[in-house]
Amino acid sequence: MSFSEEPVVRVSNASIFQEDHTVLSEIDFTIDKGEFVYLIGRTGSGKSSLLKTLYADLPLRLGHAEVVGYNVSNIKSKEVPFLRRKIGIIFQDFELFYDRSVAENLTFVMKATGWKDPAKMKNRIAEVLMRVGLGAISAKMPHQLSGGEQQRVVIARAMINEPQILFADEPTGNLDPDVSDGILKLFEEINNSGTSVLMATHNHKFIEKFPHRVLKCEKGRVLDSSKEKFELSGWY
Ligand SMILES: Nc1ncnc2c1ncn2[C@@H]1O[C@H](COP(=O)(O)OP(=O)(O)OP(=O)(O)O)[C@@H](O)[C@H]1O
Repeated sequence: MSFSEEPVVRVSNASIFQEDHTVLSEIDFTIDKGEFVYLIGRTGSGKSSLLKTLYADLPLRLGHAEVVGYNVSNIKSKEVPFLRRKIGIIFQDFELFYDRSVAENLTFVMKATGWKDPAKMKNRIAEVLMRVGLGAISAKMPHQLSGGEQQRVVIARAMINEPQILFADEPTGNLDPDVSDGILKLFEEINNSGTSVLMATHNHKFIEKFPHRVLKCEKGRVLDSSKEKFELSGWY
């Protein structure tokens, strides 16, 4: 069996806790290479907790989860940077360094993930900025960019190391509807070139415009539209 046939994410019989409170239990799903999956559910239903577990920010205390070949159930802290190199993480708050230029923001991540050659770094920065629909903006400071442009820089940063999957937690939460649509289209394009996407969103219009498989956090469980029917409305 070739490695590429392995799911990018495999969660089995997992429970997620915040302190002593069970947020989600009996979680079972896989995400294949190239899949686009929405993660929906009411505020506080556990979307962020699930994503944090998958990118090893919240320890998985019960059950099993494998992400891009890493067993996050018992991942050691020194292995986490290696996992993070194979995934991209995008938040609602852009989390850029506002005292550094776009290029410096991207270079920071590149150096932290082992890039050394300045010429190669410069080329890669131009490449990823082009990929997210931004031109020659490397020298600009984040505050000189619109919210949508800043989020594109964040997506470029997440794409630097050609991740197998993007985990996006409400990536358009701070953006106007038109700008949000552009960001969703960008995720679609990135997904069409083979990168899996798991996106938590409260924007039900996305699911209508670009239908994909849906995972829904509800009453402490994760429902999966590829296995059962459920209401797509009433959660936002
Ligand atoms: N750091 C934390 N410490 C303790 N409890 C937490 C923490 N973070 C989240 N929780 C609790 O865990 C539950 C799930 O929260 P989570 O943030 O995962 O939900 P969510 O579906 O992402 O919500 P939202 O849509 O508002 O972002 C909630 O009851 C929340 O209060």
